[in-house]
Amino acid sequence: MDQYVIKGGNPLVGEVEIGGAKNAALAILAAAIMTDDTVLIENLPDVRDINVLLEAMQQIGAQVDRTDRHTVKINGSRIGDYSVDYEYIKRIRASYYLLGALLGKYKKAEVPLPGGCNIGSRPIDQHLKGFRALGADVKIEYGFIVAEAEKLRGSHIYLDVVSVGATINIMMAASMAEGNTVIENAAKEPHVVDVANFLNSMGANIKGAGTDVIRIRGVERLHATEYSIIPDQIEAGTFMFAAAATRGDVTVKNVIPKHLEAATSKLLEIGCEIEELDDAVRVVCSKGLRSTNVKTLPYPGFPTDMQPQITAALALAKGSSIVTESIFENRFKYVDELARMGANIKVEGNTAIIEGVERYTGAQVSSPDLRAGAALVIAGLAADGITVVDDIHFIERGYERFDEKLRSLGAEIEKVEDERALQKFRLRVG
Ligand SMILES: CC(=O)N[C@H]1[C@@H](OP(=O)(O)OP(=O)(O)OC[C@H]2O[C@@H](n3ccc(=O)[nH]c3=O)[C@H](O)[C@@H]2O)O[C@H](CO)[C@@H](O)[C@@H]1O
Ligand SMILES: C=C(OP(=O)(O)O)C(=O)O
Repeated sequence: MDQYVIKGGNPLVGEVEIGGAKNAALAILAAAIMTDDTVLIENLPDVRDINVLLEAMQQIGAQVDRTDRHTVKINGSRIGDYSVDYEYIKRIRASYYLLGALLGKYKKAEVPLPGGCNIGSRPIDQHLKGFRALGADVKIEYGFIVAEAEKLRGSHIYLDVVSVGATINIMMAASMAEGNTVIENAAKEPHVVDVANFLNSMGANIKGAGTDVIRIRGVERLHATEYSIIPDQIEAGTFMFAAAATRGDVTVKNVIPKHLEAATSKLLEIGCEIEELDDAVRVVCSKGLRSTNVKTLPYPGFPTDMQPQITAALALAKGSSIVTESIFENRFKYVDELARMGANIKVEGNTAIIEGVERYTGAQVSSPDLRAGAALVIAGLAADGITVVDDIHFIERGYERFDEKLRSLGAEIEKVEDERALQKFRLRVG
């Protein structure tokens, strides 16, 4: 099993290029099969979740032509199967987007209940409520969600919780329904806007994405497009909090600074300096960090997908910080691993109470999920001594060439495959 081995203590310094947003890309890839024309998608991140979704799309008959690591051409004209294999679905959450896409185009979809990170109970009742409101008959049978309709008809849908997945899924299906749909209490995340822009570039008629009311006028068909995915705000935030934890000076390039405001506000509060450029943000954290409080919320609030990474930095801040996780109930599993590195964090329900410590010390730790794994890497980069992070397949779900990008910022980190490689690293770094 691959591991990351890290010799901590080097401040991260330099520039790092941020890739396309995984969570936008997953939905956009699924939506690409909604036309029979060929769609070209650029700035695709080369990460495991994307590759699994592309395989699932090929399994149902989509033609996928990866022209390079970050560009793909998709043609959905030969899709002959509306039932997606459990083999793919259990490995990723976003497989549920194939439901909205297939239902919109073919009025029929069978997709197993999705997997993804084990960060809470993750119901999909709001997705199904939306599909039913559009006129689909939706059943759960033998572990599959089966959705069918003679016709989809526009409807007025109020989401009981702000859900990124439900907003996007309903938006996709409604794009090819008859008549008008209104989604109220919609999610406003940048990737919701990106998916709406993508669908509109294929001829959909979606207005209001980025606000909490989205209006969709259904169209009969969608057509070819060429589209470039927005930068990944979570990957960018991860490098920014890594800069803070290591007292570094990092410029994240190819970002949309507006999407990073929750992160930059917190970095300013804890004593870092921020310089915002047109498509880059520089984070300088030369002094000791100060404590602060954080509560995760839907966009524009602080993202739950950045909660573990800021916690890893706050564990090194002077004083007490409180981090409240209000989206997923099981997203503090990494705290025990941070404790093994010397962090002083107590979890009570959905709150982590952090007493800052002077330093982490290296240890062997295990990633419980994607962002938690990234947080453990951040702690390892800041720690005295050597840290070994196990179960990095979770990290590889969402970070492209993570070790390589960190090395370009001066980190001593390597991906190792076996005990021999680990020993070699230890001997080399001393
Ligand atoms: C592939 C992808 O894009 N994943 C992201 C997406 O997940 P995902 O789309 O699964 O998350 P949601 O925004 O749907 O979940 C938000 C909250 O709503 C609840 N809920 C959601 C749907 C539903 O039908 N019923 C319900 O109760 C969830 O349990 C959670 O408490 O948004 C999350 C919140 O920003 C991110 O952490 C994930 O990285
Ligand atoms: C939780 C995440 O992904 P998923 O919803 O696919 O599990 C994430 O991207 O942090």
